[in-house]
Amino acid sequence: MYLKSLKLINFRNYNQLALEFHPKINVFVGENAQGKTNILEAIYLTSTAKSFRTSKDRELIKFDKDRAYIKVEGKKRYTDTTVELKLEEGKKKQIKLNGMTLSKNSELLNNVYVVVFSPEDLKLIKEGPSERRKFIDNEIAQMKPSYFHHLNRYNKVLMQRNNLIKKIYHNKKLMDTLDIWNEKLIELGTKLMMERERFVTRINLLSRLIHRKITENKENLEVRYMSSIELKNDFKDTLESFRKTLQEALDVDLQRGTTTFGPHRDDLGVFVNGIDIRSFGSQGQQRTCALSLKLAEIELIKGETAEYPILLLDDVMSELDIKRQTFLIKALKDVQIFITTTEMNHLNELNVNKEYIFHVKNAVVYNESM
Ligand SMILES: Nc1ncnc2c1ncn2[C@@H]1O[C@H](COP(=O)(O)OP(=O)(O)OP(=O)(O)O)[C@@H](O)[C@H]1O
Repeated sequence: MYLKSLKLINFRNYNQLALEFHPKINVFVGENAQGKTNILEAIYLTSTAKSFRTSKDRELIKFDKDRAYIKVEGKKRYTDTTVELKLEEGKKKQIKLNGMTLSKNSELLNNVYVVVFSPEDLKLIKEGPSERRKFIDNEIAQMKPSYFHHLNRYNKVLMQRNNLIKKIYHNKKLMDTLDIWNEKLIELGTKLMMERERFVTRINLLSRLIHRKITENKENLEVRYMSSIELKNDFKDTLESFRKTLQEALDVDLQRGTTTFGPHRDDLGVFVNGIDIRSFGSQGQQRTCALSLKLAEIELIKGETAEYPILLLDDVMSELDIKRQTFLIKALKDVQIFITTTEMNHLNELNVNKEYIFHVKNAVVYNESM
């Protein structure tokens, strides 16, 4: 899919903005703190109803105003999509999809597909496991909104269980109520683990092919789902395996006052030619693996939805060497890309249509023909 246009009113540092986009490459160029990322953030909001920078809607509304508006018009293979968001101080977001008001924000998911790639993502491999879990969770949720719902419920149940085991330590009588929380945790947790396993198996196949191409067949990438629970072939057996692990870990959990096993402790193992790249990879290798994973994610969304997602490259091009930049753009020839950058020099090779190089200066956006 691709976006045809964007309209903003009182969003971040913009009073009013109306832009038409190229179906391929669009570049926002300008100095720091001018409003480039704000545009990507607005686009991202029309995909997930969330910002990738803040959970506070107030921050999205222009400082001196009390409401903001975002609208995008997108084109899919067979249909057009219009998404509108109204943000108002102290109120719930109001979202319209093709003119119809949505009752829940989650109904917006699965309409505008967006993948963001920023310098933070290049650190995906070397950061701690929580970053990699976030990567897995966000990708699955975008394709399968019910996953997001299960994840939220799991986290709530986990919190309740952790509170309870802290209390049990001082008051053994409360032990009787633990089973209720265990069962909820096991059921929701097993759903998450099975989805994650399915996702990682597929991302492994795709990223391996991409990685071989980027490294000219020198590196064999393997990503593996590293679960703290022994996974079995079906739901019932995995559920049983989780239950057994929880029972065996009960004493440790009580001592530590926390739940030591479960999907909240999972990780994504990343291996190159059999070596664990999280600990032993060079920075360059880790970045290339992150790039392969992101590109695999795009292919996966295409496979699941029959639409290519839109790619937001936030300040990432200057972080890649020319070989990887060229690979990225060639591999994404069917994807609409929005690039933010502080200077055009390193993008010269891309031959971007001048009309779609948008200069951003203090929330004013112009191109050479404007
Ligand atoms: N709610 C808001 N109201 C008004 N201005 C805001 C608001 N939120 C952020 N800004 C302003 O937006 C600007 C930052 O914009 P943005 O994050 O898009 O920068 P950028 O052009 O991407 O810069 P960089 O290259 O540093 O990433 C800052 O000047 C900031 O003060």
